[in-house]
Amino acid sequence: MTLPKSFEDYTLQLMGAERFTRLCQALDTPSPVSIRFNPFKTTNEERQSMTFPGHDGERIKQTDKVSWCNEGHYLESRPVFTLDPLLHAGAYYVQEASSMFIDHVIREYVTEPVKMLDLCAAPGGKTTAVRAALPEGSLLFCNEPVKFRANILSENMQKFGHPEVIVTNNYPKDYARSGLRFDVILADVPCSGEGMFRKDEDAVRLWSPQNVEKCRDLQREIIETIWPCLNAGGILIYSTCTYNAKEDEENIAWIAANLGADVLKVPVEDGWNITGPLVGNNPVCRFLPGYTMGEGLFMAVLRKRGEQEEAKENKVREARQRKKEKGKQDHQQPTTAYQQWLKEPVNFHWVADRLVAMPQQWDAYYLQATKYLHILHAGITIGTAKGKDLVPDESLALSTALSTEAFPRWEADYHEALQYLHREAVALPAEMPKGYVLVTYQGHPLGFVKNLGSRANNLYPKEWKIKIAL
Ligand SMILES: C[S@@+](CC[C@H](N)C(=O)[O-])C[C@H]1O[C@@H](n2cnc3c(N)ncnc32)[C@H](O)[C@@H]1O
Repeated sequence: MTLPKSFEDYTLQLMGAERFTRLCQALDTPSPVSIRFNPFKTTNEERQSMTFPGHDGERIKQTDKVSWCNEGHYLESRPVFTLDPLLHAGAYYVQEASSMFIDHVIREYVTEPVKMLDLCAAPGGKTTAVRAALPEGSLLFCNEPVKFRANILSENMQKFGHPEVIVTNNYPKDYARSGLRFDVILADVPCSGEGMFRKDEDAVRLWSPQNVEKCRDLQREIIETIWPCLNAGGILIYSTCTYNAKEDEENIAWIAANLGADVLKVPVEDGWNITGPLVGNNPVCRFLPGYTMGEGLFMAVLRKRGEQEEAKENKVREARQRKKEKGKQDHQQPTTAYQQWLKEPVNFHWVADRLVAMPQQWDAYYLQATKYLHILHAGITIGTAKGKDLVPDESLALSTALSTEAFPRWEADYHEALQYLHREAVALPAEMPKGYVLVTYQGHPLGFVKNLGSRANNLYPKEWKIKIAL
């Protein structure tokens, strides 16, 4: 691979000849392909036996497990993922292996339920991994400021299906104004992308020393802006997919010194071949191709210093706010059968003509967020009002909170499932009851159709339609 000359000079100096040579050799080999199973939607047996559609009808098999993430697996080659209904059902997520390290970090440092923010979250690779690793009873906000990327994040989080998630389309300054406070913040900041050189030709083309400096400045601005949203004693997880120390070690040292934080060591196994700091002594983690099987990644964990009193005051303030919001809610409870569509008790809210269900314990946070943030998805979208009817939403079909008895089900075969995801008409058996029917593939919900008897209207979202011709 031809690399920019000034990148080579700087990186050789930073890493030393041995590491740099190994990195360059690895960049001339293909990227490993890996996926991470959704533990809320798959059983052990499914995970062990799952294969993936290849070209010409062959099936692609799993090879090794990703050492630092229980649900992560490498594949023998790249499948045609779009042609796998199980991907669209949220049974797994396609993610390069190094990024799955977030699973290990969360399990190591988050052992109690928390409120967490993933600030730079699209398309949702780390967010879905975080949601799988967080203790149950945690609430996860995930955010992306770029609109079209935020929509992809929202789609991926709905497919993942966990109800204790709020997806927003905001800048860090909007969060700073919101008064919302978090125990854990992940900042997977926009960066110069050197770690993606092998996967993304644009990353090489757009690279320049000036861009590295611009990224460094933006990263500091992002962290400084979001810092007040982190409780004292809370954890900031900082990551990039770049190698240079300006965006990595130097920024960690800057955050620790200027904002007041301690850098925490993440225990790792020797066999994982993770590289430590290349500058200074802070205990940071680097994934270098040639050493670890995946792309380039940098990750560090910091604990915010400061009086725990501040955290206590925040808790009291939040409890007060919750009480205030609760008083306002009672009139919003619906009286209808829609409640039976879900397994657990929730609070319902109309957002224009859409009915949103929020797990009860998070209702106050949701209401506070609605005042300051642009919410794209929260909890479970139950459906859209159409006259007296409520048309069930795709988010409900994909949610792990959906009650299994709520709708009649139609199990599609492989070809029918692809036709459904392509938004084509599907033919239901004559004995299928009229009304809304849940379409499943290998038992996994894909979405709804409305069965009119003579035909069935396909309710799969237009924007999510698979684009490959069948
Ligand atoms: C490295 S990517 C995130 C990848 C994601 N965490 C994942 O694992 O799938 C960084 C994201 O930050 C977003 N971003 C850009 N400017 C930002 C800003 N000022 N504040 C927060 N996020 C920003 C980018 O649009 C991009 O989606």
